[in-house]
Amino acid sequence: MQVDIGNALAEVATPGIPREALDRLDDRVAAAHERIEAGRASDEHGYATLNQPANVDVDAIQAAVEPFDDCENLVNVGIGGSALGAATISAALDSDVDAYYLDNVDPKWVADHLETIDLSKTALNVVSKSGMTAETLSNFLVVREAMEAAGVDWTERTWVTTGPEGNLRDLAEKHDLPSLPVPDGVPGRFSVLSTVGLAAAALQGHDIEAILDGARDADDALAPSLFDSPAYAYGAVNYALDQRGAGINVQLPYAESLETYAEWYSQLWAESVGKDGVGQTPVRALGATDQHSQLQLYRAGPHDKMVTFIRPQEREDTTIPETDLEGLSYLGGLTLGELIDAEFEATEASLANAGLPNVRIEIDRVDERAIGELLYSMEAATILAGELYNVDAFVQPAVEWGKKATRGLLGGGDFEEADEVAEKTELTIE
Ligand SMILES: O=P(O)(O)OC[C@H]1O[C@H](O)[C@H](O)[C@@H](O)[C@@H]1O
Repeated sequence: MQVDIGNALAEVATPGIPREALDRLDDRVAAAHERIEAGRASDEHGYATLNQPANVDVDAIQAAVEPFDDCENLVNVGIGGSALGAATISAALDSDVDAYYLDNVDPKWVADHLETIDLSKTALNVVSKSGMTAETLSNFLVVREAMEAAGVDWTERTWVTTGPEGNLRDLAEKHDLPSLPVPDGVPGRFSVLSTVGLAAAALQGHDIEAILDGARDADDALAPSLFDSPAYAYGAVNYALDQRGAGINVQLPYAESLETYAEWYSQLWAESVGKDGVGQTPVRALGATDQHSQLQLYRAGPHDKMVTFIRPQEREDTTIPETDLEGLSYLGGLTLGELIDAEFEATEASLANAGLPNVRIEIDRVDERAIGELLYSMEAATILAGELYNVDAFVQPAVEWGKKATRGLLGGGDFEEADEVAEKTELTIE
């Protein structure tokens, strides 16, 4: 993986980072790296994430999914960190097993899925680190009922991935379901390279050793200087640009198969560094589609953004047929890959020309190894950024208010601020 930060420098961009500022920041990167390595050495909460590629029990994962090797579909019931990492891998890599990620509790959407999926040929993975998340447990109960209604023995088609305690663990024990543990010290949004993200990948027939090899390559590339480490360069540049006014970071992958990656990154970054009044806002976009939608704002709107371009260097390609239509002859004989690459480079140049900072991330191709490398690198970038922002990257206390409010509204627990929720609903315009 390569990270090119040239277009984020002050000579090109406004806001941009002066070269001397980058040099000064590098001292902080070195100190942060030392702190991260110390955390890793003692498997400290959060820092243990970066030890996952060395610690994953691949045999246990393979054994857990082996009973489902006849399945045609995977239904993953989980939300946030218990969905987005696995969904990113599923979206990136082709498989004969179709994967469905039931994270949301939109009733029509869930019902539509259950109508179309053949539940008798489905493996159901129920994933929750806490084992307590309302959306996940509710969706599980709905899927279970649908399986029963279809005459499917759900206990034969289900495994759970969860922590040592909680409703889901109790359920697994009560019904003697196969289960995988969520590793200690790894927050949900950092858990893609563990049982949480890799079991789904194994079920879909992906080479999880290759994913971990890519992650190990990224681990080997961590170094005490941002100039020697692509992952740290990315985390440090995001932080430095945010400090200079680029409070928004647009993720712009030029590959449909990486669209879900932008969702995964957004949770990873937002929940990790968004606290104590700081944090850069991730925005999800897609190239080339959003060139015809949001690009106007990026180029000509307020200079409060940076753009992260992401692309594979190699991809399967399709030739654009020749045509005798005048005006279209320049396309004939080209490939769609050449076209999207030209769009990528033109858009990158267009933003740089307008003084907007942008960073280019290139992976070799969308395969297991490159995905492992990318995901691990972004975890390391985020952990580094947490150090630079001086926040605890491994907690998400702000999420709790809404969770408690939901439970309070449903009568599922005390919620002192209940009146505040009611007040907020009083202004209704019809
Ligand atoms: O895995 P679970 O415990 O079900 O949690 C799922 C998600 O719930 C919360 O909203 C947290 O903010 C997320 O970080 C987490 O990934």
